[in-house]
Amino acid sequence: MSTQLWSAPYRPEPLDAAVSLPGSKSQTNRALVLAALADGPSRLHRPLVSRDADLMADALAALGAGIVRDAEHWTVTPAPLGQPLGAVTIDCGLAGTVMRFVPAVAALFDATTTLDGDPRARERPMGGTLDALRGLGVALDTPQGDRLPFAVHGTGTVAGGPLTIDASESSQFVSALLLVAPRFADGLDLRHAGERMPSLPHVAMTLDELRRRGVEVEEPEPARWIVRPGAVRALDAEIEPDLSNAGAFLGGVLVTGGRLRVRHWPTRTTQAGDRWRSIAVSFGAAVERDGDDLVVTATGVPRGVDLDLGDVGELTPVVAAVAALADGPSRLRGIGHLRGHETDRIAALATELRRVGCTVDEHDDGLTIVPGPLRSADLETYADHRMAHAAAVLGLAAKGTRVHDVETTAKTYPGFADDWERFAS
Ligand SMILES: O=C(O)C1=C[C@@H](OP(=O)(O)O)[C@@H](O)[C@H](O)C1
Ligand SMILES: C=C(OP(=O)(O)O)C(=O)O
Repeated sequence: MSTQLWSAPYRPEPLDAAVSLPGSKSQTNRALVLAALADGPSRLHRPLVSRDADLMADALAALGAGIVRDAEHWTVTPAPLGQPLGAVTIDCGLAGTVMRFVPAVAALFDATTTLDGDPRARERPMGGTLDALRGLGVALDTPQGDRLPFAVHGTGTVAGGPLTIDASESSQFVSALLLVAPRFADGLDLRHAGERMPSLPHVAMTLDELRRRGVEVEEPEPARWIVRPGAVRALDAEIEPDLSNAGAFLGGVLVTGGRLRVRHWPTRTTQAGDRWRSIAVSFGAAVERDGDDLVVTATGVPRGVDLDLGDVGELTPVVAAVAALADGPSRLRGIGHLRGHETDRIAALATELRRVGCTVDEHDDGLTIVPGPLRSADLETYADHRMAHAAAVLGLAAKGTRVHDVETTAKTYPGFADDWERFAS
């Protein structure tokens, strides 16, 4: 980890900027998993090239998938499920998609797959995935309890059938099972029973990606999904720009004022980041489409907001940074599960926003943020790409802000700091 401090650009005048974003992490990593389980070779056009996508590609390659990368495309040849693999080792880094999706994939292989990750990855919740695999009859070694590291003893087949899990801590427990379920002998009839179900758009993305590849999926009632067994059709898939990462730039223009054009904003998408269109309006901005692009115009004085972000928790750090610069208090709700993200984002945001002068109350389900007289600070990022985005937004308004380990943004956006400097200049 770099200990260098990055001087975040300060921008007291309104912006007039245009940005093009790298590909969606959530779509790239779903497309990789489905391509590895498909009935023929698939191509991904403009995939995200980042740490999380590399980790997913490497994990699937370790299980026998062929992945050939050139600048614009990745070609994926499926992994032969029947072939005995022996011992396989997977590095999950800090990627939730890898640590939750790959154990479910590994269960389909005749292999002992050992998974581990970064120090913080060993603290992230894994119980939903591990309980599900136990419920499906898959043997596990879990020396640390329901945390990484652990081993999955796959036999090459999973029967599937009815299963109930608790996905309160992460929607990725549900997505993992749905993605692999077409390759279970009997498919899957999955129910979630628990206090809350976060990040439903991410589950909608999983269903959409399955259907695009010919898999039959039904949602007969809320929190129940039925996946029929069958082939996953190979697909040449265009990866959309990452709208959650676009949020950093949208947050930026909300606090500087002026105009931002985000190029190639999809007209129909399941990405959680699409919620930015309404979040920007809640903060007082005007949002319109111009052909392929989204154009946001803002005054530079965001309004305080009261938002339930339970469906779109990953947007919280930047939303909180904008709220820190608003004209009044904000309440962010429905995001208790963020304590299990790259860091405990509720605690991390409270600490960092207090450093810049806010009064912050932590709640079980979120935060109250009361802006105060703004001061610059050296901001911590906790190995969390989105805490670095939040710090960059604060830096636009607080001259002299410096950010620890801005390179942590490589999780989903290598080159973020350079693009941000161009954006803010
Ligand atoms: O499936 C996915 O691609 C994701 C699901 C969400 O996870 P949680 O439900 O754990 O918040 C989201 O926050 C994460 O960034 C990506
Ligand atoms: C929660 C996030 O990531 P992960 O996929 O590692 O869970 C995120 O990107 O905000």
